Amino acid sequence: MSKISAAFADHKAFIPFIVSGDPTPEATLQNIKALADGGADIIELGIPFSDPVADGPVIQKGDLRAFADGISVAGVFDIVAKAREFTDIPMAFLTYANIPFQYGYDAFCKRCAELGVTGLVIPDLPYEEQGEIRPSAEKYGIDIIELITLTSGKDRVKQIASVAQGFIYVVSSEGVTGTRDEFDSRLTQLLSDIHAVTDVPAAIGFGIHTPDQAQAMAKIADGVIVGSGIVQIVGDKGTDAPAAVEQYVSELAAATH
Ligand SMILES: O=P(O)(O)OC[C@@H](O)[C@@H](O)c1c[nH]c2ccccc12
Repeated sequence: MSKISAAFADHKAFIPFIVSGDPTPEATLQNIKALADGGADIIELGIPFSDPVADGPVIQKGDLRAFADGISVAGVFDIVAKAREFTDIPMAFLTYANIPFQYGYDAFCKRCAELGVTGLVIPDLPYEEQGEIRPSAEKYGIDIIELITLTSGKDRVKQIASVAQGFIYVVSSEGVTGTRDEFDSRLTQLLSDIHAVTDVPAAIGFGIHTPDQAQAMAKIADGVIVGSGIVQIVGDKGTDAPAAVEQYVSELAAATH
């Protein structure tokens, strides 16, 4: 079993997302520590990208803060290397396809493996187009995390589930990332369709930002992903963010577990 899948073994997994380098590498290190101490099971780290098509305004602003401080892909790897001095928590990158493509798939996956970043979520690389990266991912033991949405349809769910690794990222809502107050009632059926065809855990993300929502999602899924709610705190509190992030995440993690 992969390290990412193993994080779902004992209980529902809580998976927070932050943007690497937002607003500085040092702040990200402190926020990674806050996420781990707050009870995260897997940390999803965003690699800032100039054209993040799936991201809403809150995360886009996080990317811009990181770019303003001069973040680069090498800088992101550096942050993780430093984080590995204090935590062995499972990690995955959220990256747009151009980043590993430019870096070179093999070199990128190799570096990820060296740093214990054993999962990749690549929202603009549907599984039909993963042929080029998969051999490198496999070689270095990196899970390619597939996304399933409400519009996927049963056949596609089956197809995607058959190649899924690590966990399946169930996108709760149409549109871009960002907090939401209502969720589609078809999610329960989608999760049971997924559970009917695979043992790979399925985690829900997009829109979730309160403990009550996390608890409700954890009833139907194997894990809960929260991004914008955390990135908003990082944006609002600056250098005071770590304590607030840890407090927020501990409430979400407790509700999920
Ligand atoms: O921000 P939200 O609504 O809590 O959604 C999770 C999300 O931030 C994180 O998983 C993510 C950030 N950027 C993405 C792009 C595509 C898919 C997922 C993501």
